[in-house]
Amino acid sequence: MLTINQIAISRSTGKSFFSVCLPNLTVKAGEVVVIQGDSGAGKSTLLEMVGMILKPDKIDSYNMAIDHCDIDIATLIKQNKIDQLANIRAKYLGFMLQTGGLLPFLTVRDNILLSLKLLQKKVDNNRFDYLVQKLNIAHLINKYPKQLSIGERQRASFIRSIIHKPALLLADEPTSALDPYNANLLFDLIIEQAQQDNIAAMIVTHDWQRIADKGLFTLSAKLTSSQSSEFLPQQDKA
Ligand SMILES: Nc1ncnc2c1ncn2[C@@H]1O[C@H](COP(=O)(O)OP(=O)(O)OP(=O)(O)O)[C@@H](O)[C@H]1O
Repeated sequence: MLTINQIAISRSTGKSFFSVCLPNLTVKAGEVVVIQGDSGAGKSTLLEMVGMILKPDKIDSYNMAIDHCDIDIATLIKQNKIDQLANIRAKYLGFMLQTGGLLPFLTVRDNILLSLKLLQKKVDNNRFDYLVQKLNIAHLINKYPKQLSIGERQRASFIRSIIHKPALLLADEPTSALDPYNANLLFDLIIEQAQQDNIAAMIVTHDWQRIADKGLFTLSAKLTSSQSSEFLPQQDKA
C-alpha cells in the first residue's frame, strides 16, 4: 500500500515554470488508479515524482507498506539517501515509460528479464510464457527492439515493468500506440496482474472511454493557474 500526503514539485526552464501538487493519495495493493488530465497538466511529472525520479520540493509524508514493513520514503528523500532510494526503485517499482525504454542492444526476452537478473531472482517461465502469449508477442522475443513496431515495443515494455512483481507500477500512457483490440487486452491484463500479484498501479491515460466502465478510482489534473496543477480525486474512495 502507498500513502502520500502533500507532495509537490516545480519544474522550470529559464523564466517559465510549472508546479504540480498531489494533496493526498492512498493506493492499496492490487488497486489500479487512473491519472487523467490535459496535455501539459503534469501527469508525467507526477509519475516521475512518485517514482522517485524527480525530487519533490515539498513532501509531508510518503509511505510504502511492503511485506509488513513500512518504508518512510519521505524521510529518505529529505535526507537525500540516493542509494537506498535506488534500491527501492529497482526492487519495488516497475516503470512503463512513454518512450518504451527498451535497451536496443538486448533482445526482447533479455529486456523483459533484465530486472530479475539484476535482482538475482529466478525466472518464472510459466508466468513469462503466459504474459508474452497473452499480449501476442511470443514470436518476437528473440528480436531486438528496433525490429518491433512501437505498439509491439509497448507490449514488451509492460511485461518488463511487472516481471519482478513490483509493489508499485507506474505506467505512462501504456496504450498510446495500440489498436483498440490490443489496448483493451493490455488494460485488462494490467488490472488482472495488479490484483493477482498485489501490485498498486498508477496509470496515466488519455484513453478515457476505454476505462470508463471498469470502475477504477481516478485522479484528475485540475489547473489552479496557467502554471500550476493539482491532482484531485474524481470521486470519493469506497
Ligand atoms: N524537464 C522539464 N523542465 C521544465 N519544464 C518541464 C520539463 N518537463 C515538462 N515540463 C513542463 O511541465 C509541465 C507538465 O509536463 P508533463 O510532461 O508532466 O505533462 P503531461 O500532463 O504528462 O503532458 P502530456 O499529456 O502531453 O504528456 C508542462 O508545462 C511542461 O512544459
